[in-house]
Amino acid sequence: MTCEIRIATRKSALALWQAEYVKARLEATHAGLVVTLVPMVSRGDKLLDAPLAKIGGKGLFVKELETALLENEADIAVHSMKDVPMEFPAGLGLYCICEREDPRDAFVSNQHASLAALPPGSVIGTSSLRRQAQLLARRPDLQIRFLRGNVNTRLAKLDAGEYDAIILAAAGLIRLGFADRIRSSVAVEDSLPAGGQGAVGIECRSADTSIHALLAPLNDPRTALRVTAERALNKRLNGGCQVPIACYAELEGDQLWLRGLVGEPNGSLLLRAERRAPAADAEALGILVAEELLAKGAGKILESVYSATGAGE
Ligand SMILES: NCc1[nH]cc(CCC(=O)O)c1CC(=O)O
Repeated sequence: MTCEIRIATRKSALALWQAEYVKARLEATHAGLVVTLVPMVSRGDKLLDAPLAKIGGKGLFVKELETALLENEADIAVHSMKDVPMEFPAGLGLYCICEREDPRDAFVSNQHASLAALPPGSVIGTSSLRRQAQLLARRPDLQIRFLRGNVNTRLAKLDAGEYDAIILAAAGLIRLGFADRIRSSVAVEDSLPAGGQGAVGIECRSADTSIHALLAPLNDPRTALRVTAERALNKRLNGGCQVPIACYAELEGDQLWLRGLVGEPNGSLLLRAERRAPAADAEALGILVAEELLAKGAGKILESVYSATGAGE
């Protein structure tokens, strides 16, 4: 019987919150289980000011944690699902997806109440091409300015007056106790979220069946179905969080409703597709919606983005 679980985690406030959350849930669920945190610095964290694509692209934050799992320095890694690459190294896999927090993007500003209330020419902070494309499609007058760093850093940059407003995932703000900084939640119709946004997932060694059993009670099957459809779409489009791809699945009874979007980063074109299917067909649904986007010309947009230097959420 496994009586200790070591969690590999980044040291950012959000990563630590997520690791502590999983630790607390595991210890509350399994009497006698001891869960410890193994904090580590990822290359992405060391190079927070450089554009992500220049320092190794997607998965940068995840790789160090995976190495710790493969070298048996830790047993599980807790991830924000929107940052998790579509493929796992041999011997590792995703064994649990926890209940989703608010999946929406949040509008944060010290002067303005909402996107609609922003004066023409306002400066918005985001480094996500997904957010940028959707913002500029609605408000071509806005100026988008590069903004990276962890949640606390981004809020500090806003407060220093570098931006009129910034867009962040609501989930990160809520988890870190900054819900009161959200001036308005952006409807998914106005900013379709990134695949997996707001969901926390747990990766571990595929052979560790006793750990899989301990994680099972933390899995939220409804969130897992939604995120499975979203990830299948991203995978078919070869997407990560550095590309202007959005997707969002909702459950309507036992039906999944998946909406997908690929946009020109300058907002001049947003391609959309959506479809419903039985929840059991989550993966096939993601592929279908992705292929509809490709049929509408998404490939051309994505190719030109991949060949340029990247940004990231
Ligand atoms: N890429 C950074 C990242 N990864 C997960 C979150 C927020 C929480 C979540 O989506 O689970 C954020 C910050 C943001 O986009 O504002």
